[in-house]
Amino acid sequence: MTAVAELAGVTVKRGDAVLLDQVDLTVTESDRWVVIGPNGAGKTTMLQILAAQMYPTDGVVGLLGDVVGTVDVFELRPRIGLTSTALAERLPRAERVVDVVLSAAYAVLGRWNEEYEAEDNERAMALLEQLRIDHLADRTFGTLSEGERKRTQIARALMTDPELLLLDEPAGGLDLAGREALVDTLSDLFLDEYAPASMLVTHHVEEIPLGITHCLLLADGRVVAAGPIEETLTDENLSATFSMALHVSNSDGRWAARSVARHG
Ligand SMILES: Nc1ncnc2c1ncn2[C@@H]1O[C@H](COP(=O)(O)OP(=O)(O)OP(=O)(O)O)[C@@H](O)[C@H]1O
Repeated sequence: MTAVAELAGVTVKRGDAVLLDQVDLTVTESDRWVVIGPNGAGKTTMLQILAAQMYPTDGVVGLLGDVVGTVDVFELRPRIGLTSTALAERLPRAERVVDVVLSAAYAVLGRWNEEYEAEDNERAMALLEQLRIDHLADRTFGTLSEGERKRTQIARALMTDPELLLLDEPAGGLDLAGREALVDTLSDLFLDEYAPASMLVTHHVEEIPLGITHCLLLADGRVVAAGPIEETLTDENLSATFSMALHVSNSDGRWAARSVARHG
């Protein structure tokens, strides 16, 4: 198995704050990771490192066969798909949905103001269909619901055919039906053997799609546990991560968690 990403002793400090503390991690081609941890645990920081958007204070970051710091990050970044609320806020609200997806290819190829290739258009439309929003192709991004925006962003992240897909809280802010619909779509993606190596960040085990193979639990910038999800997502590990006695369960591949204090 080829390592798509490798972190060794990765530490990120800002002033006195330690955002990530000696994180070790190997992501291989067929892995689909979920990263779970409380607010401020360092999840977004870790994604920024894996997206080559941030450099570690200490440690080594290997991405797609290169060591970050020894290669041109502008060549590396287009090979990594990233979605986050911060990035969504930078997308032009007046742009058509299909163009939001298409412009990912633009940015990579530097074809500003040129005609889109027909095949790019076809790919963008196929991705909108895969994300089940092809009926919204001509709407402007600003008119979309939160769930539709999340789907547009994921289609955009997939547009460049990335080797690593990073999704920061893709179900954040969605209502129950919206969350379930997105988890369903992401399950299709993660169960597809041709999908890229992926990492999804969430606060909630209920948001873990089918097809996720590995779990990393993060608290205070440190890895509490990491490995195959069935072995890692346990009562003991989840309780240690959130500093609360929790019971975790799995039914038909979907996860749930609750406090044991009141319910035993
Ligand atoms: N420039 C900075 N200086 C000091 N502390 C910072 C800086 N940037 C981030 N932090 C802190 O680092 C910690 C980790 O932040 P990060 O956004 O990675 O956490 P997170 O797990 O994604 O949190 P959330 O679930 O709330 O989104 C937080 O406590 C945050 O306040």
